[in-house]
Amino acid sequence: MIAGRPYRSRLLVGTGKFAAHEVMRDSLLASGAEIVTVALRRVDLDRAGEGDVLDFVPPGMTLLPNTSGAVDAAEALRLARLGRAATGTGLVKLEVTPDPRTLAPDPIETLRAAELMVADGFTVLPYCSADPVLARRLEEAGCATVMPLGSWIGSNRGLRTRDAIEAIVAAAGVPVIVDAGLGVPSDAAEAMEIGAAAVLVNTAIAVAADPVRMARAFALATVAGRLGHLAGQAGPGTATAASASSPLTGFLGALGAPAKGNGNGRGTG
Ligand SMILES: CC(=O)[C@@H](O)[C@H](O)COP(=O)(O)O
Repeated sequence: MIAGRPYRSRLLVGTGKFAAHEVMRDSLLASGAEIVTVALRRVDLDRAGEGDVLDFVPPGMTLLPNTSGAVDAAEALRLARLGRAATGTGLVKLEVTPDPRTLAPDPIETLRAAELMVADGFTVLPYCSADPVLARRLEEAGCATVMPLGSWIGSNRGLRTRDAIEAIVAAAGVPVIVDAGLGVPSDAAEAMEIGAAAVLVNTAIAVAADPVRMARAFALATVAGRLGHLAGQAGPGTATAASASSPLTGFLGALGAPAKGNGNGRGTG
């Protein structure tokens, strides 16, 4: 549920780095995603040319323009306004990433931009550091979600921020969407298992040898992780002892069959 609108899919996808627009379109379809993010810098805003990335976004998908490339709040707001004028959507994925090496979100400019955009009527989904205090401030500023990073954009390094994301999830009153760095489907499952409302994946799908199949894999992993979360996971046991999962196997020994295993008569696992 984002800004009062329900979605069935908990996987959001990006449109960068695909080898061809056709591969991107087929991958978006395979992902089952309903929300697709597009960098406003890549969009032909006056829609003059043919073969623009937007022409390959399947009909019916919700477009989430992003301010990728913005280095401060003013630039992000300018891009968002251009995007709204061109696409007609008030949704915006806010990204302010002044550091070209890490593409780390600037927390101060991100919060400033969020305040300006909310005041300007946007529905703001901010890409942000995995920082519980910042997440709270963004929520208080009126953002519709928070989107903490799993690891650096495009790094495929997985959920390096797991503990911080658990803290954000525990306190958040808006959906927490883990964005960036999820490299394999099990990363998406892990994010969902710890209570994320959704995940956003781009690079891992786009650069896979078979992007269409990878998109499907992420879709299934996202569902699996969500189900695991809802099912109520048992916590981990101790590192130094097993806990037999088939305690009745000792029963066979009592009937005369040779008892196998650890000799405690309570089964082998
Ligand atoms: C596409 C987008 O909005 C970015 O935040 C980012 O590209 C997503 O991260 P990955 O590319 O690492 O999946």
